[in-house]
Amino acid sequence: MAQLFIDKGFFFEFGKLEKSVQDKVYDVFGKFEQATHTGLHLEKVNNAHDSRMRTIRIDQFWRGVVLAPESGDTYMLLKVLPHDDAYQWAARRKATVNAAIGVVEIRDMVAIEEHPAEVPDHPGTAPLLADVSDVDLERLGVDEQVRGFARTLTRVDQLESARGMLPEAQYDVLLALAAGYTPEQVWEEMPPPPTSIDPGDVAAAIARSPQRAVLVTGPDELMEAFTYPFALWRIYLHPTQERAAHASYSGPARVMGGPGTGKTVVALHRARHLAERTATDRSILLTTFTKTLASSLEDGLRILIDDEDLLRRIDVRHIDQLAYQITSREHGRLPVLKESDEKNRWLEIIKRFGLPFTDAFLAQEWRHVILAQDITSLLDYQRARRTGRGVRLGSVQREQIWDAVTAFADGLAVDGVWTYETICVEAARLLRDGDKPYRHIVVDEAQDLAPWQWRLLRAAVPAGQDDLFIAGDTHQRIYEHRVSLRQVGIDIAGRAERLKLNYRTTAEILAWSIGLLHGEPIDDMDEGLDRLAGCRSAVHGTPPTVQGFPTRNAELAHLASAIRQWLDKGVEAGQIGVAARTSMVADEAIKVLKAAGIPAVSLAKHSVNDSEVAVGTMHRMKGLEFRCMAVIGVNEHYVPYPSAIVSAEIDAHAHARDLQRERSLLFVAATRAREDLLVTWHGNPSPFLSAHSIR
Ligand SMILES: Nc1ncnc2c1ncn2[C@@H]1O[C@H](COP(=O)(O)OP(=O)(O)OP(=O)(O)O)[C@@H](O)[C@H]1O
Repeated sequence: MAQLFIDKGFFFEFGKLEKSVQDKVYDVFGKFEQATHTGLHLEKVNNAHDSRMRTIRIDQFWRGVVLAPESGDTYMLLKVLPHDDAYQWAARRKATVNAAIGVVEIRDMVAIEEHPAEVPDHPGTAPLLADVSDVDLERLGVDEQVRGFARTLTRVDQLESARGMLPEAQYDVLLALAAGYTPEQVWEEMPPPPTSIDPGDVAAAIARSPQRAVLVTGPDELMEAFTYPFALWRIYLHPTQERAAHASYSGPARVMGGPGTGKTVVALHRARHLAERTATDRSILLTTFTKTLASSLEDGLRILIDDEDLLRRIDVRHIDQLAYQITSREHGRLPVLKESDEKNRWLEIIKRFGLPFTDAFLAQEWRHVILAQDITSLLDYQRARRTGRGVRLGSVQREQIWDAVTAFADGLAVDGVWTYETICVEAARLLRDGDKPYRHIVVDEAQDLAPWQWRLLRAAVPAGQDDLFIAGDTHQRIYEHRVSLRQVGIDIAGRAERLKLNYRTTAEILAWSIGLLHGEPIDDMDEGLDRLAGCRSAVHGTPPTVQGFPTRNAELAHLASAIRQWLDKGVEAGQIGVAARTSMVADEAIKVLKAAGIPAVSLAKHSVNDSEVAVGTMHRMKGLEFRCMAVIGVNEHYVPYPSAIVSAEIDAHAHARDLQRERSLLFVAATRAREDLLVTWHGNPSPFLSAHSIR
């Protein structure tokens, strides 16, 4: 039976073809299997570098380029192009089998052969891969022709501009080596090699290249693959993503990595993988920390899985919703205390006991020390370490605080009101000794979950094989919680994968954004430190535009004209995002955009849609991505936002931590951009920028 594979690069191109051409492509390849019986009209290509290259008629104007290995009936669709271009493209290309990992690879023979030897900028400049031996290159699958080419390079940008002509797997190896990875590190990131590789057997190579070639077994599958031409992540996972999504872990495991490295993608694949191995409905929880993020996980899951049986096995809900559901089952409806009511309760307690503390201090001490460490007695509170809380407290003060907190909790109990924290604590208590509602839990955006939420998750699943799978990036922590997973009973014990390849953002935007973080060390939620070292993007574009204006009006006028230019370039309005530190600035931007005739929607009220520019606070940008992104109002008065920062005099430790969180917030907003990033301010720029690159 004929097997049709489709090259992953083609999916992107398919999405850009006109609908009428897409329909014809679907017609031709939907009937491909049938056509192989009646006689396929595959045309040979004159003067081809590879005699296996063929073209197939789509219509009078368009032709598909198909790789048709000499024996057997495995075919691979590589391109659809206008007639002459298709022949030209096919004639220049050659398919080979990667000697290290046995995958199929396509190279542009003419471009590699004609590529001039680079003249170094300065005489004596060291070759790019001077430290890497030919033996290592060969071991990593870099063949003689590509080695010869690589030896002519002196700069990484020369390599990057040759990306389209080199065999993909070999290009990835060269890029990683050029980025400073050792051959051993590169080897570790490569997929496991097959037991034997026949360099002449391209058909076998195609079949073992799931990263590159997707097998479509019939018209339905083809239609399904074409329905989401841009959602390549459904089909192709990087070997590290693949490993994380499909491994068996003897206990809690996690995947870490910088922005855009596909942690959410891995979480979704992991959920599907677990669903395929269990037959019980709602036995897998896929969760995160906000409702919006949970609903985008749900959307992602529906793109990934179309089997309703599998979908039913996965329960997608955000963590507070889960807590509410469990606690309300026991206690009925749970009235939740408003922020202002909570403040009044603390104020009343301060007055009643004549305490020398502010309401904010007590509320924070309750959350970040007492609830965070699950302290239930004065004795334990007296002994508690208050890391990160700065102000030292003696035993008398601790006793006063304990009385205040007890009075607060008693007050809630008497009045029958709850906070989100108490609902969660109660849910964990109910589950600890009761039945566990889930067999597996997958958590996304783990860096922002609070300790009491982790305890709930720990209590919601029996400890053991594949119990908890955690995806997150502490560099993107935008709320206050710092958690040691060990202290909440979750021991990762080395079961971790780190993703390094950014699929979202250009190398320029990524490098600029990483610079914002100032290289400050950050915890890894497991009592160690996390680093973004090695996080890279293979795609290049223009550097971010970073620009100041004398007044707010001038800044917003520039925003409107920049967005107009993006729209004129053909970017859809829904693919443009605008982030500000406060909702007030975001609302002003919406007014200005609307006045300029640009449709804009507030993310505080609605979700992202195709036809309006999405405007919201930096917090609301978490989990989203846009082709073009503007981050506005990045000036000294807003970023960092003064009321979010404890002063250094009051608490130096908390001050440093708050600053880091504000940096992370700007980092999150900037890394939502796929192609273009504009960062603006009026007056004086944010101190995060002055130390950074302002062009
Ligand atoms: N294997 C892949 N192939 C193609 N695209 C991918 C792949 N993995 C991820 N992507 C794309 O990269 C982008 C970022 O993925 P994702 O949102 O999963 O990253 P993330 O690490 O969770 O990001 P962040 O931490 O910034 O929210 C998405 O557009 C996703 O579709």
